[in-house]
Amino acid sequence: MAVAGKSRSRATPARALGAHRGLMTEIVVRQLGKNYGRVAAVRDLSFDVPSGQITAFLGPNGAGKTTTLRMLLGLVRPTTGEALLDGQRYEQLAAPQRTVGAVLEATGFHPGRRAREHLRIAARLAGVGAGRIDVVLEEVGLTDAAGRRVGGYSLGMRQRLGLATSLLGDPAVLVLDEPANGLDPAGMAWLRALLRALADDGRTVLISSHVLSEVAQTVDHVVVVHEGALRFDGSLPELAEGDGGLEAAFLRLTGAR
Ligand SMILES: Nc1ncnc2c1ncn2[C@@H]1O[C@H](COP(=O)(O)OP(=O)(O)OP(=O)(O)O)[C@@H](O)[C@H]1O
Repeated sequence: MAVAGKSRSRATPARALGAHRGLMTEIVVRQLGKNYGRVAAVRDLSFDVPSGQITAFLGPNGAGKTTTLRMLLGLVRPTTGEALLDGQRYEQLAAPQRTVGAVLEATGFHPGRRAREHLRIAARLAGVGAGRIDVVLEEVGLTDAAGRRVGGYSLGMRQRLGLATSLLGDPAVLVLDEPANGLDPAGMAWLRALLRALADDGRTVLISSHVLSEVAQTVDHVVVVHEGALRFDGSLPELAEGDGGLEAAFLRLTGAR
């Protein structure tokens, strides 16, 4: 698989998260399919997500992205095929929290709970030491807001708290559904630097989006789906080849004019 040249922004190093443990945990999706009644949400989907890179999982609304991520995380049973982490299905993993951290939606927080309290509960449930809480708060820039109730958080702050929660187990794989949602330009730049540092540490980073321009500056590898099926799997420069550049290519692949 071709790999795009990386723009290495190291403004926000992930060193505080601890060096990766030398794991080369990749995501492998093979002939994955999911039917909801007559709706084929995902159809015969196969692709790999390599470690040490940031991969964008792109497609318009309803393309099947969330369904695919939910199958990868053991939340939905595939109709056909499989999605593997480190060669195993999610439910087979011996230490799921240390293997994969995920943010599927940043809205599920108890509004009356303070961020630190939320992380304390999440750490206990995940079997992670409380020492990680300050590390991840620092990493996502929420240290000063950790004592505030989450109900008063902006969407961008909730995204950061979701990310902090996903990092508690210092996972080798990160799966983020629309992580740029709610972030202002400074927040986007911060997220880009954080994801780059995590990938440079050898982690596997998969982010979904329905807006190519949101992730074009961030990613190395691109997987495009439309109507549940694979439309492109390659590097960002490969996607940009042809008339009109990136945005035109994305629109062509996803059936828009
Ligand atoms: N639980 C469900 N029951 C029935 N249909 C579903 C269910 N979940 C998803 N679908 C359908 O499957 C298709 C794919 O949905 P999915 O949420 O995976 O798309 P998506 O690419 O994540 O979209 P978005 O960008 O809008 O989040 C859609 O047609 C959706 O209506």
